[in-house]
Amino acid sequence: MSMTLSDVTLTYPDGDSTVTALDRVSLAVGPGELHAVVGPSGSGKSSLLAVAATLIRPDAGTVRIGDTDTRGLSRAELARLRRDRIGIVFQQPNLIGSLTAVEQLLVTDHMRGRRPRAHRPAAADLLATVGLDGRQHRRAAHLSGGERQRVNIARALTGAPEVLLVDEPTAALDHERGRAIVDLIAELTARFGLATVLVTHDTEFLDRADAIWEMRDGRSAPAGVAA
Ligand SMILES: Nc1ncnc2c1ncn2[C@@H]1O[C@H](COP(=O)(O)OP(=O)(O)OP(=O)(O)O)[C@@H](O)[C@H]1O
Repeated sequence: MSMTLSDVTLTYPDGDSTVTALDRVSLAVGPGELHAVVGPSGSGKSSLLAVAATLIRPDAGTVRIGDTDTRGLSRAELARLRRDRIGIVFQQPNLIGSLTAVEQLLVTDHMRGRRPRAHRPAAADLLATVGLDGRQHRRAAHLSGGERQRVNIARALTGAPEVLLVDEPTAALDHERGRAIVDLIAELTARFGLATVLVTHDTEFLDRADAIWEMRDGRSAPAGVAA
């Protein structure tokens, strides 16, 4: 499945005027593709992710998840779409230290009111897929930063989403662990046919991206395709 942003504009109120965070941004991410979004602080990267995640409605333009145009959807329909079709990896894993890796995933499923579905990988298998085989029953407090980020990624995949949105996953990691996390995201994108958008400051990992977009003052421009 795919994700498409077409001519998306987003403004925030700012005193008596407004700030244009996204200025006619267009982005089309196909299944199995990893698109990286780079750009200086304040250029609109987080806003782009929030709009793609359907957490914020844009002032203009369309956000499509697969064939679904999200413009006409109610808040309840958007919440369902997010739960069932979009995985979000926030910068900070925000795990509960006293719960094991498997329990983190089960709690997420429970809180989202998901019923077991046959096609959904079991929590333990998903954790093995992200490289945590043998660590599934370790408490989050006893996992390293890189391992916690892997749990974070597995948690985003529990609903078998079509779209994966990732915000600065390497920010708190050293070079080697950061590289391993970006490699993992690229592998998962290909393996599950995800349409993935990765916001990153770390331009050194961009070789894993199928396309690179540079944000500047709310505008997006193709910055090339990685070799
Ligand atoms: N809630 C808000 N209210 C008002 N202005 C906002 C709000 N959120 C973001 N902005 C403004 O919108 C613009 C884009 O911000 P955004 O957070 O999307 O950029 P960013 O590229 O993600 O920055 P960073 O790399 O620092 O996280 C900036 O000018 C910012 O000040």
